[in-house]
Amino acid sequence: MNVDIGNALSAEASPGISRENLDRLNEQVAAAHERIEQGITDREHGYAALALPETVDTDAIEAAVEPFSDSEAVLTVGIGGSALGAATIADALESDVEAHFLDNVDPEQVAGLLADLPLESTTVNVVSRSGTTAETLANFLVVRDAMEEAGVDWTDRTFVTTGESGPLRELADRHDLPSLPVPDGVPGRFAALSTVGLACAAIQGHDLDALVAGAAAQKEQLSDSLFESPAYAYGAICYALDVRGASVNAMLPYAESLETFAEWFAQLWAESLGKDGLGQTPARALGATDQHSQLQLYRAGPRDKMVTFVRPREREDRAIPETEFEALSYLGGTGLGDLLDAEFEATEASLAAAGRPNVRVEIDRVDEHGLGELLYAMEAACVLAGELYGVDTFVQPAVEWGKNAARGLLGGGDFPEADAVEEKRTLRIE
Ligand SMILES: O=P(O)(O)OC[C@H]1O[C@H](O)[C@H](O)[C@@H](O)[C@@H]1O
Repeated sequence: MNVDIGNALSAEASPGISRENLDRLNEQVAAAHERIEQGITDREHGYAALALPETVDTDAIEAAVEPFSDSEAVLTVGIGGSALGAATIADALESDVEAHFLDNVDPEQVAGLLADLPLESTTVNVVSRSGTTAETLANFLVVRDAMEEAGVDWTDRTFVTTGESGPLRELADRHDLPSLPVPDGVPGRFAALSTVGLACAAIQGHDLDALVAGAAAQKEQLSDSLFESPAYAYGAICYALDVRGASVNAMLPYAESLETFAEWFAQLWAESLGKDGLGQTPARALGATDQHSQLQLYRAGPRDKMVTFVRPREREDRAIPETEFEALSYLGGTGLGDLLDAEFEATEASLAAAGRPNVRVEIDRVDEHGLGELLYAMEAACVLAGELYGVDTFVQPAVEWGKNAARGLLGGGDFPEADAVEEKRTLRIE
C-alpha cells in the first residue's frame, strides 16, 4: 500500500501544506507515535485495536463458526461498527455464501429481505458489543420470529458476537448459542479485524490470515516518521488539510467493491474525530459514478474539501468489444478496467489542475491482504489524527445521547435526554 500526498502540497493546491510545515508536522507525528505505541503495548482502551494483528485468534473464529459451514447465506444483524466492518469485507470479496445485513429497522426492508432469504440454510450472525442496541435487538427478535414461523430452529442457525455481559450475552447463554466475545478495549468502529468483523468473513470462507497479514504489514510500518508510514502520512495530511480549511474529506474509491469501505470510513472518521467542535466531515462517493454527479462541486465549489482516491493497482479486466461505430472506436479493444483507470487518472489530474487538494491511496488489489492493509491503515490514520487534534478518539457521547433519547421515548428506561423531544421548537409550514 502507498499514499501519495504530492497533490496536497501548497505548491500544488489550496488549501495545501508546505514542505517546511510538513517537516514540523512530522515532529508532532513522532510525539503522537510514542503515545500510540505505549497505548498498543499497554492494550489501552481503543489503542488495543491497533494490536489486533497480534492478538486476534483466527483459528478460534474459524472453529467457532464451523457448525455453519453449510450456510447458503449469512445474515448479519448489527449496526454501526458491528455491521460496517463485516459489510466492507463481504462487499469487497467474492464468495459463494451470500452476505446480507440488517443494520436498519425499516420494516419494509426487513420484511422484504426475510421473505427472500432461504432461512433454513441462512446463518444469523448477531453482533453487538454492548448487547443493548435497540435496533439490533429488535431486528433479531423479528428474525427469530420469522425463523420460527418458517419451521426453522433458530437456535441451530444463530451465532452471537457480544461482550461479557448484557442482554445479548444472557440470551446466548440461555439458549447455549455458539458465540465469540468482543475483544476488550476495541470500540466497534475499530473492530473490523476482530471477532466482530471476521466471523462473517469466516462463514463466507474468506482467508482470515491473509486479512490479518495485510493489517500486520501496515502495523510494521508505523514509525515516528510520516514519511515511512502510509497510514500516518494519510492521517497527518488529513489533519493538516482540515486545519487549513479542508473540513470535508470526500472518500472516492475507484472500485465498486470498495463502495462499502467508504461507508465504513465515514463512521470511523466521523465518530472518532467529531468532538469539541473539531473533526473533518467524511463524504461518501464512488468512482467513476460520482464523477458525473459530485465532481463539479469538488473541483469548482468552496475550497473546503479534500478528495481521497483509493484504487487497486490491479484488477481483472473485461474487454470492450470492437465496434463499427467510428465515434466509439477509441473504446474498442481496451477494457472496462482501462477505462476506469483512465477516468481515475483524469479526475485526479483535473482536481490537481484546479489546485484542489487530493491524496491517492493505492493497494495492490482488492483481496484479503489489500483489504487488511487498507482497514488497518485507515484505523491507524484515524488514531493518529485523533492525537493531533487532541480529542478522545475512542468515545462517542453524542451518539450515546441520541440512543438514550430514543430508548427513553420507547419507555425503555428513565432517560432525561428524551425530554428534548418535548422541548423541540416547531415552526411548521404547510
Ligand atoms: O455494537 P453495539 O454496542 O450494538 O453498538 C453499535 C453502534 O452503536 C452506536 O451507534 C455507537 O456509536 C457505534 O460506535 C456502535 O458501533
